[in-house]
Amino acid sequence: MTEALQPVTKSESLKPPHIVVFPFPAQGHLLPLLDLTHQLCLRGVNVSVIVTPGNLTYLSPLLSAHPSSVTSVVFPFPPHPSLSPGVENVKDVGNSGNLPIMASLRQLREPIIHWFRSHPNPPVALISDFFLGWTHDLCNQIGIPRFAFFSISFFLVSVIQFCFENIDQIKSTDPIHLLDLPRAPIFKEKHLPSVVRRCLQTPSPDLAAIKDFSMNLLSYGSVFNSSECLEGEHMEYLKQRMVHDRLFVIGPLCSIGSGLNSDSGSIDPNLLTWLDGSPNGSVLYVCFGSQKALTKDQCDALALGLEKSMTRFVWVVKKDPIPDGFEDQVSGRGIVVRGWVSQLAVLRHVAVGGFLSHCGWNSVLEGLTSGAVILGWPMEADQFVNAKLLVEHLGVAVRVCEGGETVPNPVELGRVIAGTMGEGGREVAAKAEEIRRKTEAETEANGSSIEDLQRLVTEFGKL
Ligand SMILES: O=c1ccn([C@@H]2O[C@H](COP(=O)(O)OP(=O)(O)O[C@H]3O[C@H](CO)[C@@H](O)[C@H](O)[C@H]3O)[C@@H](O)[C@H]2O)c(=O)[nH]1
Repeated sequence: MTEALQPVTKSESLKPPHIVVFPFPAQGHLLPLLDLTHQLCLRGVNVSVIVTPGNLTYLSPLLSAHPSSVTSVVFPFPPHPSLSPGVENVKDVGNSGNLPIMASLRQLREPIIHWFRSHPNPPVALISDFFLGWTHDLCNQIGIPRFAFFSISFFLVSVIQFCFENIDQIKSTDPIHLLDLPRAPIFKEKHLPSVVRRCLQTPSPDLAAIKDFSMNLLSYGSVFNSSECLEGEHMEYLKQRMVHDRLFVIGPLCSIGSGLNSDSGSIDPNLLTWLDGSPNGSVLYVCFGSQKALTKDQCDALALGLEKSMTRFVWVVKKDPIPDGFEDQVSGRGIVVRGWVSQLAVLRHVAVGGFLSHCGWNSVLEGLTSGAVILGWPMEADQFVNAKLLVEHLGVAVRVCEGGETVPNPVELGRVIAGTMGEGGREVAAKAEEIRRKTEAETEANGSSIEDLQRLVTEFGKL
């Protein structure tokens, strides 16, 4: 017996698509994916966000902005022998937390399947971080498409992909020539992305890591928080290597209107008053992302360098040991903030003209879209690759130091800071301003990023 087809009612056909978002719990990954989620909700998508209890707090702005279209799906954090109880975010332990947290989250596979199968209106698609490559298989199992979210550059993905495809060849050389890539870049082994270095340093390649990464490019679609004007060549290079044409270049996400984090009202009132009283473009903002704390020697050198530069500055520190008496010595000219600031809001303040940064990809995008000149000190992970893009390809930054353990020469550091924040930085500041204008155009109403965002929403509507 055949069932009579029920006509689709108007309200059913207009039902907003429901998707599930699975961020990786590191601020550099989580925050941009929540930004993307916010933009999707603004365009009528309903979203369930997978999270563990210790990370629920980071969803608050999103939940407040979209009380009826965002739902948190909270799973207990699966324990791992090398993580202390309570650690659920890389921010709590630093870069070494990536691998154990990745391993822990893999154990959520069965609970997610169970949640999906018992949901009255299951999601039509998953967007998950590129550190969660295993969700490609999960999606195959439950029969929905997976979109990989890249909180990193096209250039970085090209470098990793090339290295993994040529792992035996690059194992025996240093420096490494990536001849296949646009501009044929050369990297010292110690400046390759951490994920590649880990594979090179083990006696046999870490096949699990390689497989996990390659799952990303096999997924149904890819979303990049990047931009054609920053790295069009690498975007084209990767497009040729993707098995599909569902590439959505939606960036810089931090510049897309009505964002979650750009409001200067989120700056601490004391800091805001101080910034308001500083001349335009005079302040150097110093922050090395959400994970890295400097050693005592590094702090001493940086403090002395800042002192010698005679530049106004805001230095955001975590557990970094700031030298005794430093804050009094620089009182009025510099401020040390302990903990967390709303970085984007600070960078957007008219008083900020420079950004001493580790070149994490989000910091890069936030700095560039604010028109700040970046003074790069790449330390680990993708940061050397990003610094090469900024300094050598785009000419919008200067390198002030290199390496996670390196102690800079304070005199030289002070000289470069003073020069770059002054007359000597004019050329690079003009290029930074040109890039700021280009990224702004991409994120305006008819810009390519907004078109791709709308294309993604349309794609969900078709599933
Ligand atoms: O006081 C702070 C410190 C950080 N942030 C924000 O935290 C994010 C930090 O991200 P990022 O600049 O990318 O640095 P990490 O936290 O170090 O991010 C990791 O993840 C990134 C994305 O994969 C990589 O590019 C980095 O190298 C890697 O260290 C940015 O959005 C910042 O605005 C704040 O808002 N306030």
